Amino acid sequence: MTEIKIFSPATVANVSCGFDVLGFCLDGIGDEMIVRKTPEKGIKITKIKGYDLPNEATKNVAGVAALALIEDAQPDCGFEIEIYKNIKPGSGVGSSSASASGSVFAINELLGRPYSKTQLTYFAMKGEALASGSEHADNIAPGIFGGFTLVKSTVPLEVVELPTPNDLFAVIIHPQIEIKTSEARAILPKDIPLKNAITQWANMGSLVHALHISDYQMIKRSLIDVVVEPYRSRLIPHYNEVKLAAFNKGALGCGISGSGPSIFTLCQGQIQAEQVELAMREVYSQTDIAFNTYSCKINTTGIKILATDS
Ligand SMILES: Nc1ncnc2c1ncn2[C@@H]1O[C@H](COP(=O)(O)OP(=O)(O)OP(=O)(O)O)[C@@H](O)[C@H]1O
Ligand SMILES: N[C@@H](CCO)C(=O)O
Repeated sequence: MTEIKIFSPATVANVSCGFDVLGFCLDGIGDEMIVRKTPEKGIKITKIKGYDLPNEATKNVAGVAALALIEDAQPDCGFEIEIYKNIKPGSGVGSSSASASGSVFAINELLGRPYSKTQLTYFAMKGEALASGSEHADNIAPGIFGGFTLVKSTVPLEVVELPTPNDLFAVIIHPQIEIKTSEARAILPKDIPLKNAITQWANMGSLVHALHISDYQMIKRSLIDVVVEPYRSRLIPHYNEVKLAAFNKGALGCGISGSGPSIFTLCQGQIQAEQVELAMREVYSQTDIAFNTYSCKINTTGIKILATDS
């Protein structure tokens, strides 16, 4: 195989109580990438469609992740990458991590799959660090593994795959303002009160348990963030109104997707998701802020191969 086309999905990081460690994968929204082997060694980004992003390999997260992989693999060829972006950079649904994960996933396939999903997560993390200024894998792991993932540690890297209850749907609303992850991280306090830490890790533990036993009401009681949301929600106009509207329609939870500005909700069933989506839309419809929404099932398979040349 010398060429591969893949779909790299959008993801939701943090999931309220799991800052920097929890994430899940969205269905139907993501970037496409074509990666092909070249006789010249190294990484070249030959095309970027959709958004204006650097095409120098060392300045694009897809290139940085790919360089980390080939530095380790030392293949006797190089790779060129085409990126067809659908996920707006800085939207909060893992735009940068979709590119970083997609490039290493595709190169791994072209090399005959020498690396595990955890090793791919490690290389992709190097790319993500370029975008956000920190090596975290909570967007990358769900893109590569699919479903819900827990990054137990980054050094050494350990990813835990969590189960996805069947009837779980996500709704995303994206107000069209840009929040850079690096800036949204800079406003967070370095230390947190012990009582908040206790609340947060209790919710995190019960959310993980609830996912295992498909207990939707326990999911609802666990999707609470007392650590990050109080600071970041101020960056998102009408955040509290959107949240109230979602809860009024029965949403299981509503929080900031990654570092924002997108807001996610988790719902039980498609009908509830549709009602929640309408209610969230209603809030921004009454403002002059442009927005878009979508709802989907949780994607349990992650990055998908769309085509290969053999
Ligand atoms: N291939 C790429 N795709 C997206 N962003 C990229 C890429 N290469 C470099 N970047 C840079 O990364 C930054 C966007 O990353 P950022 O982490 O802020 O957004 P995000 O990935 O959408 O957010 P989040 O991680 O919260 O979901 C922008 O400055 C952008 O120029
Ligand atoms: N956990 C990260 C996700 C965005 O990259 C954050 O919230 O800053």
